[in-house]
Amino acid sequence: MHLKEELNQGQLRAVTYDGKHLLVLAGAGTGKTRTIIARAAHLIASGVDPSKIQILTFTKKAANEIVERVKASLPQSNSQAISGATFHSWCNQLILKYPNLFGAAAFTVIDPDDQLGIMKMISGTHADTYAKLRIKPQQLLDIYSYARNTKKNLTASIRILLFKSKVDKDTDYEIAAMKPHVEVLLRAYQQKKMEQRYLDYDDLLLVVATQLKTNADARELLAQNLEYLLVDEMQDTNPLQWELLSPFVEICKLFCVGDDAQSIYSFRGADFKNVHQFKDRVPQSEVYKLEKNYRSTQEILDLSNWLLDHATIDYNKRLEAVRGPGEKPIILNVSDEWQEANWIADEILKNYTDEDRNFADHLILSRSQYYTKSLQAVFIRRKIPYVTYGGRKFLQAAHIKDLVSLLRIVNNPYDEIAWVRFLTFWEGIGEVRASRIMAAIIADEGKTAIATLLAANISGTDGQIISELYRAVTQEKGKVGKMVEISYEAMALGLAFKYRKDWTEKRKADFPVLKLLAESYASLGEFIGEGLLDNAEKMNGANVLTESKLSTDEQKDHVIISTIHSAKGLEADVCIVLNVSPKSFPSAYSLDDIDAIEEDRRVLYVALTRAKNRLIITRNTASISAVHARSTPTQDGKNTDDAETYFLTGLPEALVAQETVGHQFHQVKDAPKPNTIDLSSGMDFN
Ligand SMILES: Nc1ncnc2c1ncn2[C@@H]1O[C@H](COP(=O)(O)OP(=O)(O)OP(=O)(O)O)[C@@H](O)[C@H]1O
Repeated sequence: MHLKEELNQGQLRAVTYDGKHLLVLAGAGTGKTRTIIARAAHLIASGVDPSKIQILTFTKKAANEIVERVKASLPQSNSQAISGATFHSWCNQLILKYPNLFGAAAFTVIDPDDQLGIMKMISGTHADTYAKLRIKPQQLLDIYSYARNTKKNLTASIRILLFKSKVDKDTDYEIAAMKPHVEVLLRAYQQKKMEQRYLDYDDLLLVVATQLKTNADARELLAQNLEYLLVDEMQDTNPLQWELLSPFVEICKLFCVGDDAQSIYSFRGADFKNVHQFKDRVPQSEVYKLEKNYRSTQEILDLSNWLLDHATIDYNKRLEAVRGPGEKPIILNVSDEWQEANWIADEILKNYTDEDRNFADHLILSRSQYYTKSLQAVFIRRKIPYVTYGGRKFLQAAHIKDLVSLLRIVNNPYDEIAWVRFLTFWEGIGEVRASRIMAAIIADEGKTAIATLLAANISGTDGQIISELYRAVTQEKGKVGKMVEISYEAMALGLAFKYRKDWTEKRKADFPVLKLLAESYASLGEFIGEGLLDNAEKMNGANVLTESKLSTDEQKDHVIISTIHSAKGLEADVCIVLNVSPKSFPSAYSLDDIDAIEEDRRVLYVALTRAKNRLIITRNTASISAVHARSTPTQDGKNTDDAETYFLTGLPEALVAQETVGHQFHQVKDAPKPNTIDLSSGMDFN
């Protein structure tokens, strides 16, 4: 097996381990993925039946990738039988495979949308109880799922999810008052699931875990069909997943890999102590470490090590680069998102043309996709092909599509998809009515002005508004930014209502960006065509929407814009981590919670360690100046200095190179006391 020749001693020792259970606890880029792949390949090459090996990962993508790489490394055709899955899909498969054993033969699996539907129904049938709570059905489901995944009781789960873990008399009182009502609704939800024979996603794990825990025959049966369980990202397993894994300690051999410093899912109940306590919990087990990093240059690791050294948790890690030295990481100080976006676009285009790098050599990481909308707008404009991981592409968001549907019909009155979307946006127009209106307009074959037809075919004031809007937008043909502005003004109320859940926090701010993007196009056709809004639906939602001309020639070369949470396991030559500014690292929401601060630190650690050769960290100069200028008193009167919690405070200058875009970044030094001003100066009344 040639894979083995590509392993270092530590990796090889893990891959060929012949004891019972093993945890490989290792830092970023030390070859954990490579090790798990090689372990599977080694087992198959040593004669283990591939169908008796199960790989468990956190995403389907990771499962497919690992399985494909195992298959590719083996000549044997029997490696095809090896299986990789997420915890949920694996449990689903087990339930289907052993319908009697798990007692769920006639059950149907329901997804989160169905769950919400049921919970809404229950809120309706228990209206009196529900009215006593001021929480949404989704929050009830979140509490239910959190409690089951973390094995915390209902009171604790309510406290954590609804009261930010606060412990004081008032909070205790409020929780005690609401808990009985929450309990009634959750019990009703459980009963409904039983009556209707539904399994929600968490049930899949629980059904399997409970049966295996309590039933020795069940364990015996499974043991006949499973020899090895290989678990990736062990640090992100939560107590429920641990409960599922526990019976397998007896059933088969566990081979787990993980990195406690990359545990970033505690909001889903992940508990990286699962890896810290592995040896105590699993008899006949060993823990091996891997310390050599193959991904990054030493400068990138020095910065990552420095970050971890300042944690309150001892990760006992010091990454050492096998590859030796390289470039210093760059901190890029910018004044706003547009400046940041344009600098990044310049950098990528320079690397593409002058340095022979591909677009795909660039990975851009952000805490949220929401933050990247200006960047996406600049990429579209400057024809840099990209894909997004974790979160939607900016122009694919439903609220943007609603508005753009009007521009599409102005551009092409025969665009049926756009017609239906635009017409059904208005209250009281359903799909049937929309089709009728559209048919009337198309049948007219352009003889009558569309605005007139809209007024004639839609009754009441809505007809007038829609017709007027259409007329106003059409009159601005050629001024695309203005068209967006007019559409937004007319549709804002409807949009705010339709997306009331997260309108102010999330969606509203996208429209000024859309307008700016639109302003940079000379014609509507170009905007629609190049923003590639056309045909998006027809292509099965494939990524045609924002991929500009450079990527349409069948090429797969594109920049990846990813949330950090979706970037686990990824690596890239050039890695750009966005907005590592105060109040973002750590997040303003984490400041009063030490665990949350440490989780944010690990999030940044994951981001930094994705880079192979060039690491660029951007940050906002205004927020840095603000931090230096003041100390913020917290509500309880304590004086927390933002500068103290900000992760990059105290960073030794030698570890990075600094660059500033636009005006110079310097700390503003104001006079110690306010001076008086004279508003009568400069005026001569003669
Ligand atoms: N023995 C080795 N020789 C050469 N390259 C290696 C070796 N082991 C790993 N690598 C390379 O190092 C990089 C990181 O490996 P891998 O992705 O397996 O690490 P990881 O521990 O899973 O990383 P992370 O947890 O940070 O995602 C990859 O490019 C991989 O090909």
